[in-house]
Amino acid sequence: MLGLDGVEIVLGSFRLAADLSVPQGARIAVMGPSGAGKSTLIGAVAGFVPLAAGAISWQGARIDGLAPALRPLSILFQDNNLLPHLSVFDNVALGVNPNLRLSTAQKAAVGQALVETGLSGLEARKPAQLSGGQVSRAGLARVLLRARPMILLDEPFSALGPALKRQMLDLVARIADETGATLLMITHDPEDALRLCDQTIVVAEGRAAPPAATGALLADPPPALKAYLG
Ligand SMILES: Nc1ncnc2c1ncn2[C@@H]1O[C@H](COP(=O)(O)OP(=O)(O)OP(=O)(O)O)[C@@H](O)[C@H]1O
Repeated sequence: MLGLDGVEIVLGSFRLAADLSVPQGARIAVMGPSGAGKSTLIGAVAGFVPLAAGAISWQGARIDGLAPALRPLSILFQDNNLLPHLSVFDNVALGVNPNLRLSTAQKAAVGQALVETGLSGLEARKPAQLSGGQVSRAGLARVLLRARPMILLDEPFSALGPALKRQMLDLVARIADETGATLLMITHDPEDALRLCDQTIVVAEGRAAPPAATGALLADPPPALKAYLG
């Protein structure tokens, strides 16, 4: 279980409070108006945003004092998931060993992650030589390989077309199933939330609400979400 206990975040004049828990293995959408604090919330869990108060724990152990790289999670952003000077193989291999000195077994595991994400044959390419969908796949191959207990997605597929985005979300669902990971996914698209996430955290008016059933929430949204969904 991921726990956010009495969490308060203060960034200049912006404040966000969160007091909630997420069961292990759950798939949770994070929705709310632009600027409400969705990325801030995910950033706090990942360790990029400091807490002004409260605690974040995973399976009962506090993680809010840990450096981002030591937290039990992988995160994908909209941009900059891949290092431009490294090949696809090496970018994915970073997931298993940051110094890129890989054993034979580790190289085989990278190869397998590339096969599973449909990137075989593209190992030697640099990110600039990939399509948007292939860049997303490479990011997901690394997430798959790292097999961390939590996967955080900060709209990594929002620049993709609808069909490709759906493919990527299906791949995310498969990876979450395969690794048993808990998923937290920021999305602006109610269909994506319904498709992938049983539960949704609404971030609005300075607060991240505890997860609630996505279907019921979208059928009868609270005022802040209603105004945002239109
Ligand atoms: N380092 C910072 N210093 C001061 N304010 C910040 C900082 N980072 C973010 N903010 C503010 O915090 C608020 C929340 O930003 P955040 O990016 O979390 O929103 P969001 O819900 O993810 O928005 P969007 O849907 O537009 O991406 C915004 O008002 C933003 O301007």
